[in-house]
Amino acid sequence: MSASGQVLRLRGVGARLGEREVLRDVDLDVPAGARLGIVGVNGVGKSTLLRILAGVRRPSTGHAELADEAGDLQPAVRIPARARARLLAYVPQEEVASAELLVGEMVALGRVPRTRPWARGGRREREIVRAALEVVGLGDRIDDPCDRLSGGERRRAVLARGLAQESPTMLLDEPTNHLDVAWQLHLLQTVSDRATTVVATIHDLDLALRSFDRLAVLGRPPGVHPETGPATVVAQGPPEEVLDAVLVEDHFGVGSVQVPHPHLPQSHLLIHPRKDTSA
Ligand SMILES: Nc1ncnc2c1ncn2[C@@H]1O[C@H](COP(=O)(O)OP(=O)(O)OP(=O)(O)O)[C@@H](O)[C@H]1O
Repeated sequence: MSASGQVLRLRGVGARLGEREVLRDVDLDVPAGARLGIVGVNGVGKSTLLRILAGVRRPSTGHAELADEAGDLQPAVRIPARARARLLAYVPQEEVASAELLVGEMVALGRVPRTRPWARGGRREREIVRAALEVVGLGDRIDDPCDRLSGGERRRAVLARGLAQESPTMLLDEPTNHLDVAWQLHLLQTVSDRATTVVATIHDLDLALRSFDRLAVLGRPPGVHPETGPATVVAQGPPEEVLDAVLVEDHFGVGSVQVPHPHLPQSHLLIHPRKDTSA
């Protein structure tokens, strides 16, 4: 953690992919201990933003900083990959399961930043891998080939690799994809319990409302092309304030209403088609 309490900081970040300007002028602060959800429509640039935060993509403009082991904010790409992986675990969206790897071997890759080559394969390392797999309900699949897992099981195994990394910050790209409802809740809770700081992209706005203490909405501001223009953070703050009906309609194209849960101290977001105002 830095002296300022920030673990990640973006200032004026832009991203270009090929000919396309995907992000422009993104400012984002992630304080230690935050649970930050990033929401936005398909193709708006959420994965690109997460890669920049993780230091695996260099921004085209601006600065992306990560607090190093001494707590000083540094350009994320300048921190060596192994040191960066001890600071944060990045769990990407989709991964092709390798037929060559066993599930336990794939999860053990999460241990590389923390172990010397001669320590790998040791009993303690195998216990850490097995424990991570047990947390995601796959303890008995440790010796199965990766390509024998279903989509949801593969998602859970990749999350287990992130957990096995034991990094204080976790960056997760759509962690709930392919998961049934019980696993969605269980895994978001598990990650929240184990990592000090969490940043995750998520499509389900209702789940986002309930699962994070802060949300950032990536959207296209007025004045840029509404489908292909560069996106920026158009709102950030407490989920119930951020996901107001006007913002949801403007940036997601649907109507919505927040309603209190009848038995729990939380709100839900009900989504409906937006009213046709053309008549
Ligand atoms: N190599 C590339 N060249 C040009 N455009 C690209 C390239 N890679 C991705 N894009 C485009 O960049 C935009 C942002 O992609 P990104 O994956 O960050 O969006 P996303 O918000 O995570 O999308 P989704 O919700 O669908 O996962 C998309 O419109 C995508 O088509």
